[in-house]
Amino acid sequence: MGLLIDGEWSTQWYDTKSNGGKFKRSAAAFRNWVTKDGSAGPSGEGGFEAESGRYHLYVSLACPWAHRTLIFRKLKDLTDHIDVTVVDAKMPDEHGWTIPEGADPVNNAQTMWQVYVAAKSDYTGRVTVPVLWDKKRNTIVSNESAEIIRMFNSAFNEITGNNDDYYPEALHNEIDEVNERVYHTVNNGVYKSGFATTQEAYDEAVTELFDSLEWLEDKLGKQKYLAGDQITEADWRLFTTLVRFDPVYHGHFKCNIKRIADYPNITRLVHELIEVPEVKDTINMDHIKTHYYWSHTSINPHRIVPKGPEINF
Ligand SMILES: N[C@@H](CCC(=O)N[C@@H](CS)C(=O)NCC(=O)O)C(=O)O
Repeated sequence: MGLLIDGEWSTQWYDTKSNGGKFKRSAAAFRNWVTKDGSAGPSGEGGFEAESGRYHLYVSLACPWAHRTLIFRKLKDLTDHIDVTVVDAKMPDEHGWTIPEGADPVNNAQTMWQVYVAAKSDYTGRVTVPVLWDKKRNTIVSNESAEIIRMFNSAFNEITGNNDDYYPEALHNEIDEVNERVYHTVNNGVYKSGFATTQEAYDEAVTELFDSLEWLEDKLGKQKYLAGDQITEADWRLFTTLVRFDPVYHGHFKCNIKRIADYPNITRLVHELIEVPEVKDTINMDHIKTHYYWSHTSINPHRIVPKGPEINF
């Protein structure tokens, strides 16, 4: 684990000491938006117009945040318009996310930190995936998955002819409300549990996480999807955490009060979403298990990747 300081890679673990043992996720640094006509989005600057072939996505198949963007790329028929670089499953402390030989035709980078430095030579901060890169302006548009999926949801509609809407106006309130709780206590909740370095911080995170899973189980007993009777962004944002839960978070991050398999309604949702065309192809269990168990040596010092559990997606 490490980060960039003034454009130089520095190996260090998350600082939880100054925080009572709690893991605190830092905010993403690049917050521009691709829009239909290049006008500025809700944050950042304008000048990023939707165009076929102009943007490039860097992802890890292990990462739940990057996984969202890969799903939206498929759902919204963007595969012919936005190409992808997939980083190695293993993320060594010495240089963080690693790019396999020949996998980056855009920046020809060997590590993700080189991509960040190519965008901003004195960048200070974490080097995370996903990253949406603009080949025209040679910079990072965004490294915030929640915003990248919103861009994919609508900015390229005229290019693809795909008008499916996973953030429909009429459901904004429901979606925002679910996202807010799911983000803090589930998507990020598993990390807060796993990276906690005091008993209290872990207890608090894991309790909140399972309270939210009970809440979701109850909700999904009354309605088909998280915002009602249609699949929305809220379902996809939860989904990428759910598919990693039993194989990784349950053991590696000590989120083990129950398994997802013990919640029938949540399990029903996972199975339904997996059957959406092309979604199954975005799940790579080998990358998922190898990444977490191998890369987090402060949690799993011998880097042993467990064989199980058997999962029948
Ligand atoms: N806010 C970001 C978070 C992305 C993120 O934290 N990605 C993880 C991988 S799952 C990462 O790259 N971590 C490396 C690090 O923190 O150094 C988003 O949702 O896009």
